[in-house]
Amino acid sequence: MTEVIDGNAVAEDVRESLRGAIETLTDAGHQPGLATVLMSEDRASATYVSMKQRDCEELGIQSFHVEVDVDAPANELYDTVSDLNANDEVDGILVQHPVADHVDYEEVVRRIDPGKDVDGFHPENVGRLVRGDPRFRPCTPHGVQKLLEHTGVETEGADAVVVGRSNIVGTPLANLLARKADDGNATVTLCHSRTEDLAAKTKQADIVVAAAGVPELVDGSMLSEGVTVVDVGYNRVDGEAVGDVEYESAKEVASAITPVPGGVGPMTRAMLLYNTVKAASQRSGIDVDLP
Ligand SMILES: NC(=O)C1=CN([C@@H]2O[C@H](COP(=O)(O)OP(=O)(O)OC[C@H]3O[C@@H](n4cnc5c(N)ncnc54)[C@H](OP(=O)(O)O)[C@@H]3O)[C@@H](O)[C@H]2O)C=CC1
Ligand SMILES: Nc1nc(=O)c2c([nH]1)NC[C@@H]1CN(c3ccc(C(=O)N[C@@H](CCC(=O)O)C(=O)O)cc3)C=[N+]21
Repeated sequence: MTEVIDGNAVAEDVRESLRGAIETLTDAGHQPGLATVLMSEDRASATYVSMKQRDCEELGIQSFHVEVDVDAPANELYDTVSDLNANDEVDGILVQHPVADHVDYEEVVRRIDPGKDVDGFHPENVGRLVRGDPRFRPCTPHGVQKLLEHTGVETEGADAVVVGRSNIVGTPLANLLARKADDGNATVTLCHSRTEDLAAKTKQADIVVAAAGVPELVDGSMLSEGVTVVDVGYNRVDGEAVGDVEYESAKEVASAITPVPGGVGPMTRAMLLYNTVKAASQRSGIDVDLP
């Protein structure tokens, strides 16, 4: 039987396990705070951001939200980031990607205080991760790791194929899976749009993670019996959420698979809360137990 990995349930576990730490920090006078920044007219982005705010509210994390007009000059977004960097109540800053076309997202990320960079996108934090001393693991890759751990999928010695090499998902995930660590030690192949024969790569994998943004790119014929399939893709097709994996055919061969929705998405949000609590602990110097 194929196990359908329940991302909502694992995310709920993560949230519950953060409650104690949030209480400790709050009682000590440092309630964790997360700021979200939106500079986009995209409806989906607005929805994600409001879900993140709701998550905070539910757990007793203070949330701040700033909207920057899409037509505003880049400086307005930079100033917003500076203000949030200086705001002592703000432990974490997330600037929702993408931002307006005329703004360089990389420059925005460089301006975020690395100690508040709960996305884990700042070059200093990327460097630390690659050097084997992560401060904030990027939320989606971290969520994927948690799902694998929860499902009892051993990464050590496994052949893992990551499809997609973005800075947000594929590249950091490949790094984490390849790290010399209990939740790493995989042999990782990082595939992208110039990969010659994607099916040949995915066929030899024990773990396939699809993060290409191409609806149903990976199907059952490209997989081997017993593979674990993690679908990061979140694409709107005729108003429906569709992953990067053709779920029905992949499920036929997989031993475990994540659905869309209800797989990686909720984990991304849960790990954002985790990073926010971690930031609050680091900034306040108050030690807490983190899952
Ligand atoms: N559930 C969640 O929490 C999240 C979901 N997502 C979703 O994950 C998906 C990926 O997002 P993101 O990483 O930001 O996407 P990007 O568009 O930034 O990157 C896509 C990557 O996939 C590669 N790619 C594109 N087409 C193919 C192909 N035909 N074969 C192999 N590789 C290909 C690209 O290659 P190249 O580098 O050569 O261009 C690129 O490396 C999207 O559907 C997004 O919505 C993203 C973040 C969080
Ligand atoms: N700076 C930045 N950080 C991000 O982490 C970031 C970003 N920008 N830009 C966009 C992507 C996308 N992303 C998702 C988060 C949650 C769900 C999610 O919760 N999905 C639910 C359902 C959502 C729904 O109901 O529509 C699910 O899959 O079950 C999806 C996608 C974070 N991203």
